[in-house]
Amino acid sequence: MDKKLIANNDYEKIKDNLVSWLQKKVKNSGLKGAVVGLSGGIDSAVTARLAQLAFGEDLLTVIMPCHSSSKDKQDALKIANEFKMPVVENDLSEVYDHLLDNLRATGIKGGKLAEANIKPRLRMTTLYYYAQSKDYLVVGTDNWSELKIGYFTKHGDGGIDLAPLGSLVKHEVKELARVLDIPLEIIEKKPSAGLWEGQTDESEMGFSYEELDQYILTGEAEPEVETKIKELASKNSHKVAPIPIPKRDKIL
Ligand SMILES: Nc1ncnc2c1ncn2[C@@H]1O[C@H](COP(=O)(O)OP(=O)(O)OC[C@H]2O[C@@H]([n+]3cccc(C(=O)O)c3)[C@H](O)[C@@H]2O)[C@@H](O)[C@H]1O
Ligand SMILES: Nc1ncnc2c1ncn2[C@@H]1O[C@H](COP(=O)(O)OP(=O)(O)OP(=O)(O)O)[C@@H](O)[C@H]1O
Ligand SMILES: [Mg+2]
Repeated sequence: MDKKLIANNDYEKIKDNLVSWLQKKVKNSGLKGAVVGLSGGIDSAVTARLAQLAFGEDLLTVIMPCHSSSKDKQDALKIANEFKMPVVENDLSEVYDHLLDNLRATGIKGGKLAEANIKPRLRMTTLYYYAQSKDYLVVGTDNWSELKIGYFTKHGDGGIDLAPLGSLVKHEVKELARVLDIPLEIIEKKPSAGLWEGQTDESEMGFSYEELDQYILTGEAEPEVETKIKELASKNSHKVAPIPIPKRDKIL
């Protein structure tokens, strides 16, 4: 990717603008803070740090392992400790197993994704418990790259109230992380949804964030990459569209 595309941005200004945007949105909602799921990855580290700058103590970060790697939990704790963020932990592994047993007992067996997508949906449920209890909004971590191709679980990590990173591509989130003093180890970690062992975003998507970001910002990509991106964007466009409702005059 042409690095000038992202290097020319003023990330201090972006940081200040996103902090103000969060404050305005939460104020307009009549609520007072933010709850953020902390995974040990860069997107949630950046989102939580922005929310901390916006709301101070009125932030809750939540670590929710669900058969996740212990390294992810260590990384999430590292972020919470480094910035002294309020943090709670809910291990969802047992709840997940119990729900899955119940679902399988009906005789309808889920495919790999049907089962894996339960994890982000349990996290969403957990975050809304805290949000409603504390008068906070659920602040999501989805960035423009993920939103463009629908690389998130509908009503899971996509089930949120605000998406402050939604106008930044992954490489811009990385640059923003630097001005927020996120540890380098987290910035350089391979992006992963952590839904199964060894999963990485880029291997599942079939192209790199570099290629995706370049296409989003310039419209340029190798033909086969462009085809894959367009297919995913089209297939998943329902995830960012309003819920279809039949027109009243067509059904009466
Ligand atoms: N045309 C249409 N109009 C309305 N709704 C439609 C639809 N087509 C499917 N649907 C619905 O959408 C469902 C499929 O969408 P969804 O449930 O999201 O499932 P799906 O897109 O298949 O899976 C989620 C993807 O996001 C990835 N992910 C998840 C979580 C986090 C991250 C990360 O980066 O951290 C990545 C995950 O690895 C996987 O590749 C269908 O079961 C159906 O209910
Ligand atoms: N174990 C977890 N505990 C708490 N929240 C989680 C956990 N796993 C995922 N999440 C939530 O789901 C979001 C989506 O995951 P995603 O992998 O896209 O972001 P990330 O882990 O922050 O960054 P990266 O994409 O680089 O891995 C996370 O940002 C976080 O809010
Ligand atoms: Mg991750």
